[in-house]
This record gives sequence, C-alpha cells and structure tokens, in this order.
Amino acid sequence: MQRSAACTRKNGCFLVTYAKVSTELSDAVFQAVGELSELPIETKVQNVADIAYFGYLGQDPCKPLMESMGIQNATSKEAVQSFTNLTWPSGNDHFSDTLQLYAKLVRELKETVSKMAFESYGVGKYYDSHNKSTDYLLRYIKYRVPNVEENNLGVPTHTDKTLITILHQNQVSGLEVKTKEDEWIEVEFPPSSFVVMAGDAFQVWSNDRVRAALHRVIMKGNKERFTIGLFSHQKGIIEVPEELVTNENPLKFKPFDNFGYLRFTLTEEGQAMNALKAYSGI
Ligand SMILES: O=C(O)CCC(=O)C(=O)O
Ligand SMILES: [Fe+2]
Repeated sequence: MQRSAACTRKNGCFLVTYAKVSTELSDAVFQAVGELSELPIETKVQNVADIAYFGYLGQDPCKPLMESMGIQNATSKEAVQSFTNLTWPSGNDHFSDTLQLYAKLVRELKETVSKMAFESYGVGKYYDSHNKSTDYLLRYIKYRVPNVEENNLGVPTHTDKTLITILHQNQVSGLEVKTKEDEWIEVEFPPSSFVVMAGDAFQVWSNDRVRAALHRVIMKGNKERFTIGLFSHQKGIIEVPEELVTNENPLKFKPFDNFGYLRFTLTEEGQAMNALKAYSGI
C-alpha cells in the first residue's frame, strides 16, 4: 500500500507540520488524555452531551475497539475547567492547563487554514463572520488492540460532519483515506504533523468544490492508538457564497444547518452514506 499520497486536496485533506505545538506539549496532552481514559467508567459516563458523539462513547458493539470523550467548547477556559471539575472533582490544574493551551494552538491552526481557503476562493471578506460562529469540540479517541479473533476495524468508513477536523495521533498509525479511485491509503503522520480534513459542512460551503474526506481506522500491530481531534462545526446556517455559484458550478445545496445535520446523521435515515445529499442537496 502506498503511504505518502493519502492526504491531498483531491482526497479532502492535507498534512501540516505545526511546530507551535512542541514535542513537550504533544507528549503532555497525550499523557493527560491517557490519564483521563484510565478514570473509572462511572466517572467517564458523566460526560454526557446533547449530541451523543460530543460526550463519552464506549462499549459500542459496532465499534468495540474504540472509546472517546469530548470537551465541548474546548477553546473556552471555563468549559475546560468545568470538564476538569466533572472528571477530577478534587481538581487537576495540570490537565486543564495542558488541554487549554493545546486547544488554543490547534484552533489557531484551524483559523489559519480556513482563512487561506477563503482567500484562495476569493471570498476572504466572509472569513471573519464565519470564524465568529465556529464551535469547537476537542475529542480523544482511543483504540485498543483487537483480540486474536476480533475484527481490526477501529472506525468504519465515514466523512466527518464538520467544517474542518484537525487530527493528531500518538506514534501508532491506523487512519486510512479513500481516494477518488476507490483506493484506501494509510496516512503516515511524521513528528509534529497534523491532518487537516474537510468535513461535509465544508463541502457544502465550497459548493462541492472540496470533497469531504472519506476515511476509516484500521488497527494493526499490538499497540493501542490515541488520536486527538479538534472538530469544528458551524453555528447558525451556512450559505454557499454567491461567488462560488457559477454557470459551470450551479448551486448544489440548500442553506445548511450544521447542527441540524449532525442530529440527522444520528437517525436511521441519516445513517446512509448519501446523508448530505438527502439533508441538503438540491
Ligand atoms: O482516529 C482517527 O484517526 C480518526 C477518527 C475519526 O475519524 C473520527 O473520530 O471521526
Ligand atoms: Fe472521522
């Protein structure tokens, strides 16, 4: 299998080296979420959310290898603090300081990348108002090593429902991206690298110019895998900028409610792979 060509614009993602997150911070954040994942299950299940996947997920028979927890509104100091109070009632300043700094820096990366994307399409004037209405969810995802007779699928094939997802992993690989030619390619994360991935909301915003990355996780080897992702969603309604609607590329989507869509994808109808067209296609 090729390993270098997974993250390309054509596949809806790219790899960046981001030195603002130092090796020390990266190690500290993986250690912090490692400790979080070791807390008793009774503590972790208290992380409930209005939208299921924003909170604690685990023991799912469809995804038995995976467990995850989300910190909603993760770039707000108060939100990280109240998450920390929930999980460590006697306090854990090291956890909240580490997570806050990490979320702030990865958010800056997301902002830089989105601004560049807006400018490259000649619609930079919309960037500020778009940026103000972004919601940030920070999640860790932990994958255990499968038992001998178990399937090694960590996360089944999907696109994210986000505008942009930014992923960072410990040393253990497993993420695969599907090309337009229907080939699966494993993503290699060099040190200090992050995967920037377009989600369905970005596909809508770009009027189908950018395709949301189709991806999955396959566990290989005998080490557990951790990923930390910053998942950004749009509050309010996304309208395709009029500049991106042309005779050659007519409007493909109705005004799009990102959170409404997220809820829709958790319904039976929305579990279909063509959920985006079903929800918002013209
Ligand atoms: O763990 C990964 O690399 C990807 C996780 C993922 O695709 C997701 O949580 O949406
Ligand atoms: Fe994903």
